[in-house]
Amino acid sequence: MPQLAIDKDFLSRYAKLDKRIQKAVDDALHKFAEVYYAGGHLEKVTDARDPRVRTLRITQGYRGVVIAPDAGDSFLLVTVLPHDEAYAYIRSRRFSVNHALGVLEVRDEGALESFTPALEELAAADSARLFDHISDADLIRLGVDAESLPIVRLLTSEAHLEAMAKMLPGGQYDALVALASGMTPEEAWAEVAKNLVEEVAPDRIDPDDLTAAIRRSPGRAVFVEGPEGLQAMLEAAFDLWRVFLHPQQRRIAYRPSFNGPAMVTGGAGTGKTVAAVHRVAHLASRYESGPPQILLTTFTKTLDAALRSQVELLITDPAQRERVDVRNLDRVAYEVVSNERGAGLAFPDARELEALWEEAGAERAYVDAARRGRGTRLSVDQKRAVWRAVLEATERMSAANQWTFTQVAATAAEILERTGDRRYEHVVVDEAQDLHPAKWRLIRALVGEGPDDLFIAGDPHQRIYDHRVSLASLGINVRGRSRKLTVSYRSTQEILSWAVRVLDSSPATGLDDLEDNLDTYSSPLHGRRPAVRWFADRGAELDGLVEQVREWLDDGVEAGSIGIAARTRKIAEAAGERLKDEAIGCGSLARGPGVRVGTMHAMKGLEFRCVAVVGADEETVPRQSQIAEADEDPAGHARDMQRERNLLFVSCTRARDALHVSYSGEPSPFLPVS
Ligand SMILES: Nc1ncnc2c1ncn2[C@@H]1O[C@H](COP(=O)(O)OP(=O)(O)OP(=O)(O)O)[C@@H](O)[C@H]1O
Repeated sequence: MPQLAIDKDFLSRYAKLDKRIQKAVDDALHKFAEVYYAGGHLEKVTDARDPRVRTLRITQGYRGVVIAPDAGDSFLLVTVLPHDEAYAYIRSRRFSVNHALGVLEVRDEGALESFTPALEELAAADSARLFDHISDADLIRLGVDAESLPIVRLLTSEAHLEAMAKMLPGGQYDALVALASGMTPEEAWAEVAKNLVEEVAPDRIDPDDLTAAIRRSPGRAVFVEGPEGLQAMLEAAFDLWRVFLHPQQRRIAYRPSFNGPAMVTGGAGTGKTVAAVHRVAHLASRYESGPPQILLTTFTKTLDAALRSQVELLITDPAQRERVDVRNLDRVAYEVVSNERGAGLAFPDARELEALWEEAGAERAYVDAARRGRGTRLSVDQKRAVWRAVLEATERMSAANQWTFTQVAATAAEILERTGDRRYEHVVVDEAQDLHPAKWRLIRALVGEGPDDLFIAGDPHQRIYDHRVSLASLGINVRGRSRKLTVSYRSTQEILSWAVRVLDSSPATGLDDLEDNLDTYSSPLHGRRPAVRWFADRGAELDGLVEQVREWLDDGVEAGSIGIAARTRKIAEAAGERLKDEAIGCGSLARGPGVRVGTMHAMKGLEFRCVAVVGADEETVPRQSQIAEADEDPAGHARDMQRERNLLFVSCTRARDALHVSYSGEPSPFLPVS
């Protein structure tokens, strides 16, 4: 049965075509799909570098590029280009199967040929070569093939290797970059093995079997299932995450089963949420009917709205979508508790809570105790006073049916444990690093222990609240079932490298109690380095912000793709007011309308093309009132400082293309000094 596969490059180019050409592509593809087994609509190109390449006529001025292998019956739609570019592409590119990884690769042979004389000249002038210390055998073991080897041997600098990023076959280039960065061949192998769709390399690789190679390359090409599959794929062109998963993501999301709780970690933007949503789709595909078996949950209402729309995009079958509940944990907890009580619950606002706290005498007891520093021990008397006051306050709240969300979560967990009411077969949790222990107890109580009970996504480097949880202490054991993603799909390497320096160099402790660092975290995307700008005072800084936002808008960036964050609500509000004064419409970070403005805390989980962080000055970042005194409580101080660093890191890593960081007066000590 003939099969049609689509390359990521094809879909991303399709998404950028104007509507008229897109329509022509749709028609040509549907026609082709009806008859492609006969190869009828494909045209052979006489001077094609790769004899398996054909063109598909879209319009007078556009061509699709297709590989139609002699053996086998798979077709791959590689790209779609204006006529002349398509022919130039075909005259220059050759496709092959990586002999170590078995993945599909393309090399720009024409460009490599033009580049070689310059490399030869440079090599002649320099006796040392970049890979002198690596044997041919090791290079070959890492996938470098006979055609690439002579060119690789000419390289004298990393810069020349980088210049060949788009010419060399992808898997081979990754291996060379790993070696050039100082890794041993074994370490480099571990790095390139991340591109394997199975945990180990295939035993037998047939260099002519493109079908097998396509199947091993889910991040770049995917087979279409039937005419509806083709339609769905074209519709997904604006959300490539629906179709092309990095092999690391696919391995985690579509592993048939985990024998217990599993976890996915990874730096900001590495696609943890995407992996979690695909895991939900995989789990949903197991059920045909019945009440929802899967809960996809997270931290806040705004984030769960984003998750819901991702689930709607990914799971197109309504029956399967019904197997999934997307709700934040506060809502789940509220339903459990209010159901049992047969009545709604009241949540006092901050002012009411403060009054209650004061009436209970807790204020006094807490202030007395707090003077001693948060990490030092309380005297027995102080402990008693605090305890009495807390009891008093909670009793008053309970008498008035008043709750905090943490109390609701704890009570919901108790109810579910008592009644043995396991509501779901599977719970998938996103942004897990910041959940309070009471919420973890609730999660554990929502689902019985067993295979695929929990799937947890989180990044300890993005912990911005004080809830440091050890999953093992809550009876959730992810040992041996934790996987890490390392490739950023969001930010450019320039933004990542800068943002990682905001973090302390010491590793973070993961939910699995193991140390986590960002050593192998990188991005294939490139762009401008972040701009860090000084201003004499806040007024001038906000003028600078207006100028920057105007520049982005003038460059065609949509207002809703610009996010502005500040450490305090006051500075965020001042920024919003200033923009409004200049007739630049703005609204909240999560909902808009217009340019999105808010606090760093509200940036969690969001994403923007351009981000401006304002008020990154010594007085504000870290926020002094949130930091324990170093001499009174050194451990608390270090923890608070780390949390504040994480907060700045989270804000900066929301940016896809551009990052602008500004301060007035003295800079925040967290800003990297370049
Ligand atoms: N396989 C993929 N193909 C294309 N885009 C992807 C892929 N995986 C993730 N992305 C995109 O990368 C961005 C970041 O993904 P995602 O939100 O899943 O990352 P994350 O690890 O959860 O990030 P954070 O921890 O910062 O919240 C999103 O725009 C997402 O659509």
